[in-house]
Amino acid sequence: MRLKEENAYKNEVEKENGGRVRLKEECRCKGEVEKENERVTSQRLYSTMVSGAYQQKLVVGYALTSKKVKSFLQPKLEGLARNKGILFVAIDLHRPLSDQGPFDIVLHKLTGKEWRLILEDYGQRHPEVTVLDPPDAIQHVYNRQSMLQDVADLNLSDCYGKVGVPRQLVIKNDPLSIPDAVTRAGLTLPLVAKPLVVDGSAKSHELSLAYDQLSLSMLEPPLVLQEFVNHGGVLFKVFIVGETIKVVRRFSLPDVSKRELLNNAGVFQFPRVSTAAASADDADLDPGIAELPPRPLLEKLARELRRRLGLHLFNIDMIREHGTRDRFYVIDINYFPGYGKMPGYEHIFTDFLLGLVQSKQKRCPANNS
Ligand SMILES: Nc1ncnc2c1ncn2[C@@H]1O[C@H](COP(=O)(O)OP(=O)(O)OP(=O)(O)O)[C@@H](O)[C@H]1O
Ligand SMILES: O=P(O)(O)O[C@H]1[C@H](OP(=O)(O)O)[C@@H](OP(=O)(O)O)[C@@H](O)[C@@H](O)[C@@H]1OP(=O)(O)O
Ligand SMILES: [Mg+2]
Ligand SMILES: [Mg+2]
Repeated sequence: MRLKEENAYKNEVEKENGGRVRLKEECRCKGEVEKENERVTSQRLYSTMVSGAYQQKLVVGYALTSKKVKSFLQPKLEGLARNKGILFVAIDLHRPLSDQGPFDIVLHKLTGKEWRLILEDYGQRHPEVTVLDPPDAIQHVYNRQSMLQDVADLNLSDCYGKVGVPRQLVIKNDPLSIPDAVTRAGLTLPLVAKPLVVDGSAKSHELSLAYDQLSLSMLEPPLVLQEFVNHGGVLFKVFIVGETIKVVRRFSLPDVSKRELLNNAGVFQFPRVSTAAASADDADLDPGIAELPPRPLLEKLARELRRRLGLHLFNIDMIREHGTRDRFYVIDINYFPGYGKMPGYEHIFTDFLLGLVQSKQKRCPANNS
């Protein structure tokens, strides 16, 4: 923000805050109806002041970890947003959500039951605010079993390619039961072992590759055991922001040959791939491996998943089975992924936010005051 604008903004916020304190004090001695009127007037005043000065179109309250703020709220996003009349405001977790704002949109990625309950309650009290995304829909993709269920149900097999999920097995407790369970399920080695629940912790991203069945009893349930699919070491990260899809290539785990499988035993933890992996977009790769999945296939997949999952902000990690042209597997779905690494994300994201509010206004013109 330029200095002049910054000062003007500070003055307005101070005026507004002063007004609110006075309002609060006055409210103590007035009737309930009057109190409510004061509150609405104060909210209108806030919107008018901010919108008058900056042609503000919408206020986005955000509740994100500091890591996410750093990777997502980059100056290029905040700058462009400001020019388009979008203001990002940090939500204060120590104060009631309803006392903050008013917000048009609440953008969030925090874990924990307490936060979920706060958001659910807020969503019910403030149906006029768009909460991105609904807590129960997010919860569904925080479990590695349920996250892939919708892809399996979709059964996409005739749309310029086939999309499935690797065969997998959930182990809830007893590690000693794993070798037998794997035999009964008929899973083929090697297997990728993934913690069942993704909770934003580093531990929930500690994955291992198991070469033999017996060593599987060394693993720590609850987990998902997933067949490893050779894919030539390249992964497609399909970013979804509302109706927009953007695909990037990332380096991934290399193929495991039959010989390697025969000559190895044990369970090997591998480093977190998504944060370590470099972009493979500019690498000189075998086109059979690096060719992007067909656009109509991605469009159908994204459209269906958006609807079934009830999410606007997510990504799909997809691999192509090595040696095939059109056999794809979805191996991971992430809520609100690292958009900061998506080329042009600042344009995509700001357009998305504006579009959301416009479509809401079209649906409910009464709220346009
Ligand atoms: N079934 C599989 N077959 C082959 N490679 C796999 C499979 N599952 C995972 N991988 C490899 O392991 C990496 C990490 O797996 P996954 O994406 O499931 O973990 P994650 O911790 O959820 O990652 P993220 O940081 O993207 O959330 C993948 O990017 C891919 O390289
Ligand atoms: O750290 P980044 O911003 O890049 O985002 C990563 C994000 O971490 P954050 O949301 O805590 O920041 C991860 O979320 P959790 O599974 O741990 O919830 C997961 O979505 C990764 O796939 C993202 O990396 P990407 O694969 O998109 O590059
Ligand atoms: Mg992943
Ligand atoms: Mg993931």
